[in-house]
Formats: sequence, structure tokens, C-alpha cells
Amino acid sequence: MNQDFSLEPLPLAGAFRIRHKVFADQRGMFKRIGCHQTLLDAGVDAQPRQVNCSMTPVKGTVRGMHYQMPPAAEVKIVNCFHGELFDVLIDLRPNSATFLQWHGERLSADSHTSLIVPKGFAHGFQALSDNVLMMYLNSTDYSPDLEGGLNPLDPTINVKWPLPVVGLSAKDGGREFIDSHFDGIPLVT
Ligand SMILES: Cc1cn([C@H]2C[C@H](O)[C@@H](COP(=O)(O)OP(=O)(O)O[C@H]3O[C@H](C)C(=O)[C@H](O)[C@H]3O)O2)c(=O)[nH]c1=O
Repeated sequence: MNQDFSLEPLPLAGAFRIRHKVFADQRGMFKRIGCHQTLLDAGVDAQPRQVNCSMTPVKGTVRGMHYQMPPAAEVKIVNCFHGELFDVLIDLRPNSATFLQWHGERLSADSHTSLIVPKGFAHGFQALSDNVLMMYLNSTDYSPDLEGGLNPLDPTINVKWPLPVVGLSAKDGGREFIDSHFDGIPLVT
């Protein structure tokens, strides 16, 4: 078991929390952000094709809930490097026992935890402080033509955001709520 970069399963199968061991000394701290072999050993096939970051200056802002359709469905590994956020993943795998269920947890610069969001999930977060810096690794290239999303306020999903939601983009806030015909993200191997 790699103690420098260890994975803990989340309640939604295939999703994990990563715990990063912190090496602190008088100069500050060091920690490993990625470890391909540890991911492979846990069955997570995710080599970063693209690395993104976002800065969200206003507390309460929500970005999400985003996903890409096959063949651009992606694994995301999300890190918070400044401030604190509430990170949310929604299971959109049609045959999953937890279809349309969500999991959320706090990430911060000091939690030294990050999350693995598998293919077939929507992802988003709420800034719980000002100036939240999010960095994430994507396993596929950005494919806007294959991008999908859910409205963060969708009552069917009913995410319990810790703060009143502010600052939605037109794209995110304009998403129609899903109905009984919504069939998630078809996963092709
Ligand atoms: C993701 C992405 C976006 N863009 C462009 C598209 C827009 O003009 C602009 C902002 O994109 P977006 O509104 O999707 O950014 P966020 O709302 O922060 O969404 C991101 O953060 C949430 C939490 C996610 O999980 C998504 O993966 C990611 O899209 O950057 C690119 O040019 N390349 C990219 O890879």
C-alpha cells in the first residue's frame, strides 16, 4: 500500500478519495499529487491528457455539473490548492445501483485530500471560501461538442449545497431539469 498517495473508496462505486502524505520541514511541505501505478493498482485507468485549473473568487459560487459523453467520457482527479470547496459527483451510469445519487465532500488546501471522479459521473463544486483554486487532471481531451451537464439546482438530484448558490454561469443555470426520460451517460468500453 502506497502511504504517500493512498486511495479510499467512496460510497459511489469507482470513485475514490486520495489521501496525500505531507512531508513537512522547516522549508514548508511536499506531497505527491499523482501516482499512476497506485491508480492502476486500484483499477483507475487515468493518465492525464489535460491539466486544468480554475480560480473562483466569490464564496458560494457553483461551477458544474459537467461531464463529457463517450468517446470523450473522462476520469477527473480534482485538487484544491487554495481556499475550501464542496466537491460533488453525481452517478450518471444508467445501470448503476446508485444512478442519480450524489456524493459531496469538502476539499481544501489543508485537507491534503483529492477526489477521483470516474467516467459516467457529472462533477461540480461550490466555493466555501473566497479565492478557491481548483486544479484537475482530465483523462481525455476537452471535447465541447460532447459536453453535457445538469443544473446544479436540479430537484431530482437534490444536492445539499452548504451555502446559498450564487454566480452560476448562463450555461450551468440554463440547463433544463432532468425528467424520467433522462438516461444518463451511456458507457462504452
Ligand atoms: C473545461 C474547459 C473549458 N474551456 C473553456 C470553455 C469556456 O469558454 C471556459 C470555461 O469553461 P467552463 O465554464 O466549462 O469552466 P467551469 O465551469 O470551471 O467547468 C470546469 O469545472 C467544472 C467543475 C468541471 O468539472 C468541468 O470539467 C470544467 O468544465 O473555458 C476550455 O477551453 N478547455 C477546457 O478544457
